[in-house]
Amino acid sequence: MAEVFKNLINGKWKESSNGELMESINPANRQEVIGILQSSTAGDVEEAIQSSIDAKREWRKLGQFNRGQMLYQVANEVERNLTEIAETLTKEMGKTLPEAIGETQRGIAILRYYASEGMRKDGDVIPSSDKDALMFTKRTPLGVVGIITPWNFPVAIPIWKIAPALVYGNTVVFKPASESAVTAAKIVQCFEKAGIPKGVLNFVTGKGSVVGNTIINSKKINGITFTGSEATGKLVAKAASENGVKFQLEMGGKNPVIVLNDADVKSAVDGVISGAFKSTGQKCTASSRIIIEESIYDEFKQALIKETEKIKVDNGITEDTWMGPCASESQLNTVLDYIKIGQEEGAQLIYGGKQLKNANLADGFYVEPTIFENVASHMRIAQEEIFGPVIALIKVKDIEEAIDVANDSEYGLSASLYTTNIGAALTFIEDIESGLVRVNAESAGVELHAPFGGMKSSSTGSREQGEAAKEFYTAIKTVLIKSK
Ligand SMILES: NC(=O)C1=CN([C@@H]2O[C@H](COP(=O)(O)OP(=O)(O)OC[C@H]3O[C@@H](n4cnc5c(N)ncnc54)[C@H](OP(=O)(O)O)[C@@H]3O)[C@@H](O)[C@H]2O)C=CC1
Ligand SMILES: O=C(O)CCC(=O)C(=O)O
Repeated sequence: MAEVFKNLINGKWKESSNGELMESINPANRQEVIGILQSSTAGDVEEAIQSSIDAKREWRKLGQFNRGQMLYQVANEVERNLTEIAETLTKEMGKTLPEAIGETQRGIAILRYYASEGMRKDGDVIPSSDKDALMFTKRTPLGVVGIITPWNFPVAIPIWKIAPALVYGNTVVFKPASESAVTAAKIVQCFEKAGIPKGVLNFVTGKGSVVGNTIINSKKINGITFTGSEATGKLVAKAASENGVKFQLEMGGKNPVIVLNDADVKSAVDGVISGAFKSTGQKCTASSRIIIEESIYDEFKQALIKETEKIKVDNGITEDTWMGPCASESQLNTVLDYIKIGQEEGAQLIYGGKQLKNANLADGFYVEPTIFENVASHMRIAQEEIFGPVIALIKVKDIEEAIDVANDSEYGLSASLYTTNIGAALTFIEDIESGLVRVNAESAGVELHAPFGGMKSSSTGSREQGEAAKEFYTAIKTVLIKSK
C-alpha cells in the first residue's frame, strides 16, 4: 500500500478528524498510487489557524535574522532530499525528471535567497520636518497567512510563498493542490526536520471546496496568497475583501510570442518550442499565441513543425522523454476539448491534436504537442487559457498589428518578441500590456530574485518573489521619536 501522509498542525503530524483519505495518482500511469493524503475537514483547518495564531508572537519576536537562519536549515534539508523530492514530483505531476530536478534546485535557491533576507534591512530612515525627531519605517508581519497553491509547480510555488511569509515573521496555514499534495508533504517534512517551531507552518490537505474554502472565508487570518485558476481566484478575492484580509492572486495567462520578419528564426523556434511545450504547456507563463509577421510566416511555420516532430512524449521519469503527460485526466480532457473547439471554430489543425494511447502510454494522460493555424484573435483558442501543449499561429502584417493582437486578451502575464531591430524592441517594451516582457527570450521562465506577476486579469497587481514579496508579507509602521 502507498504511504499515508498526515497534516502538520501545531507541530504534530495528525490524521484528519473525520478519518477520510484521498489518493494521489501518477498521471503517467493511473494505476499507480503515489501517496494517500488526509481529506481534511473545516475543523482541521480551524485548528491549524488557531495554532498559527498561538505561534505568531514568539515567531515574530525571534527576529528576522534568526528566522532567516532557520530557512538555511530548511534549504539544506531539501538539498539532502533533492532526488527523492524531484522523483516524487515527476511521478505525481508528470513533468520530466530534469524539469523536476531543476524546479527542486530552484526551490533550494529561493529558500537561500529569503534566508539571506534575514540579514537585510527591514525599514528606512526618513528625514523628519522636525529637526529634533528621528523618523523611520519598520516592517512588521501581517500575522497569519493562508497559502493556497496549484499543482503545476508543486515545489517552487509553495516555497516562493512560504519562505518570504516566514522570514518576514508571519505564521502560515498551507493548503497544497490535491493533485500534487505528496510532493508538498515532502517539502513540509523538510521544514519540520529543520526544526521549524510548532504552529509556525501548518499543513492541511483536502478538497479545495472544503479546506481551501475554510481558509479563504476565515476572519482570523491576516493575509492570503493564491495561485491557480481565475474562477477560484475570484472566490478568494471576494471572501478576502469582505473579511478585510490582505490578498494576492496569481492566475492565468494567454501569453503571446511575436516573431518579426527580421527575427533569428532558429532562436524564435527554440523559444516557442520550449515556452509552449515544456511542462506539457502547464505553466501560467506558457507561450500560447504565436503572432508572426507575414513575410516570415511560412519559413517560421516549417521550422516550427520540423522541431515539434522531434518531441518525444513519454513517461517523465524515462531518461530521453522530452514531454510528459498532462497532470490529470481532467486537464487532459480540457486540452482535448479545446482542440475540438479550435476545429469547430474554423482554425486549421496542422500538427498533433490527438490523445496518445499506444503501448505504455495507455494508462496515462498523454496528448500530442498541437499547432493550429488560421487562428483569428477572437476565437476561444486564442482567448482562453488552455493550460496544455496547444499553440495558435496568427499571421499579421506588421508590428503595430502584432502588438494590437498581443494586447487583445483579458490576460497580461508574459509576452515575448523575437526581432533584431532595437526600435521594434523598444516599441514592444513600451506598448505591450504584460507584467513580464521578454525580448529574444521565451515567455516562460522566472528569475527568483526579480518581481513576478501580471497585468489585467492575470494577477492582482502585486508582485511575488525577490524583494517585491516584502510588499505583500509585511505592513509598514512609520515611527517618529523625539527625546522629550
Ligand atoms: N496560474 C497558474 O499557475 C495555474 C492556473 N491554473 C488554471 O486553472 C485551471 C484549473 O486548474 P485547477 O487545479 O482546477 O485550479 P484551481 O484554481 O481549482 O486550484 C488551485 C488551488 O485552489 C484550490 N481550490 C479549489 N477550489 C477552491 C475553493 N473553492 N476555495 C479555495 N481553494 C480552492 C485547489 O485545491 P484542490 O486541488 O484540492 O482542488 C488548489 O489548491 C487550469 O486548467 C489552468 O487553466 C491551474 C493551476 C495553476
Ligand atoms: O515560468 C515559471 O517558471 C513559473 C510559472 C508559474 O508561476 C506558473 O505557471 O504558475
